[in-house]
Amino acid sequence: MASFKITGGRRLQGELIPQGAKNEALQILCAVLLTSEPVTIHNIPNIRDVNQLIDLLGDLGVWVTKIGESSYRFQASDVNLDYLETPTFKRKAGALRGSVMLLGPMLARFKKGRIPRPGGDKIGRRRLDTHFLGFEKLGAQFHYDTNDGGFYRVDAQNLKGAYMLLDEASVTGTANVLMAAVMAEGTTTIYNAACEPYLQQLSKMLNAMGAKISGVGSNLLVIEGVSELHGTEHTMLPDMIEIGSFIGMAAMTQSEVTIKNCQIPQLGIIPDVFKRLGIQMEFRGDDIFIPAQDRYEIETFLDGGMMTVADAPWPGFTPDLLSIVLVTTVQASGTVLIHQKMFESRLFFVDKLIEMGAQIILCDPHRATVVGLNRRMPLKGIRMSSPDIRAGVALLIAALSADGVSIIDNIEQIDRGYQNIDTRLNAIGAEITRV
Ligand SMILES: CC(=O)N[C@H]1[C@@H](OP(=O)(O)OP(=O)(O)OC[C@H]2O[C@@H](n3ccc(=O)[nH]c3=O)[C@H](O)[C@@H]2O)O[C@H](CO)[C@@H](O)[C@@H]1O
Ligand SMILES: C=C(OP(=O)(O)O)C(=O)O
Repeated sequence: MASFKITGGRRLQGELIPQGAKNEALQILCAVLLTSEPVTIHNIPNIRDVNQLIDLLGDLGVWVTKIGESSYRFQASDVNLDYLETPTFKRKAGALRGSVMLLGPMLARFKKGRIPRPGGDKIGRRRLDTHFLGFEKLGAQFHYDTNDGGFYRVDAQNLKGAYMLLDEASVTGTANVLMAAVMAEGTTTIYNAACEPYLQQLSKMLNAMGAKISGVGSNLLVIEGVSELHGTEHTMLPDMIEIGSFIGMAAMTQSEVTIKNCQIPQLGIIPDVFKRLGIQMEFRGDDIFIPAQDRYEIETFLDGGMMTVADAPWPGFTPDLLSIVLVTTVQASGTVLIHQKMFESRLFFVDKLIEMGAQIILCDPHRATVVGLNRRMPLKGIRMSSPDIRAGVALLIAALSADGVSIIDNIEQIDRGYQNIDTRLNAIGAEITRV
């Protein structure tokens, strides 16, 4: 288990270039299985989850060629279906969440999909009903084997288009059902579809491969099935969660940071949420400039009521940034209620922030009230462990702002989604050592 040693209190200054989006990459990489032709993908982040998925594709028989710093060519012309039944597949696919999206493309192209219970953050119950109910609507048979920690099987000789109202707007569930539907016979309508930029990007890529998807960006997708898909070239968006993390980090550490090439129109409500915390930012072309700020004041609602930041499916505020918002408000002026509606175990990391000196009341597993310190005193460095990817970065932000030295253990959680975060932050003045 690796750790970060952080000497806090350093102000950062300089430019940060966001990596390609983790959650988009996981969808896009699975989609390469939908064609036997080459698919070239650019701006692939060099992070643990993505590298594990690329490794898995290679094991499945996909030709993987690295053609540039963050560009790869994939060709799924000789897929080895027997691999799906091996213990190695069960072990490797069970290590990350994104592997679940191999099911849809496998079902569409090879009539069968297999997956162990996927990994990913332990942030509460993470059910897969939406995925399998959707596959069943398309005519697939579903089987769940409870042995060996759980193994899911789906089979379908002939997928047929159908109307479906998803039981919830699941991000990976929508991607999975969409990829299964693109080559189904006839028309599929997916209502209550998730529509995060990840899905918009996936739909754009599938259409470039010859799929016929309309309604992209909305919660109603209509898919005319086609008989086959072709190769294409695709470039990943910058990671909006990393951009949000950098905004929070700049504010907490009183740093002047420019985040380059953010594709600002794709960030939805994210910049506004940080602005309502009192954080100044300037859009300079496609860059976001955050000036060094000693003080930032959380707004109240228009009627004077206390600010609440809550998550919601897109275009609402992404749950993946709530831990970052929470830590950012620790040194703000004012009070905020953080309401994590989607996951029930994502706020428990606040105990570490409280130990560092933050004023937080954990009201229940879903809600925490933060009373900002307004810089009356700095946080103090402690030893802590990273429970999940976003809490891990929230703790890193706290440690960077704190007095003294902090140790964060279990940083594999952070490496899952943030590319060389220590090196990139050290380049602009942080003091982080990997130990
Ligand atoms: C690899 C990947 O892409 N992971 C992301 C994906 O996970 P993932 O696709 O696994 O998450 P889902 O969208 O399925 O659901 C997330 C959670 O929210 C709940 N839920 C979902 C929709 C809804 O309308 N109401 C509701 O309560 C679900 O029950 C679940 O507990 O989306 C999550 C929600 O944005 C993000 O946190 C994850 O980073
Ligand atoms: C929860 C997340 O990831 P995963 O779904 O891969 O666990 C995340 O990216 O914040």
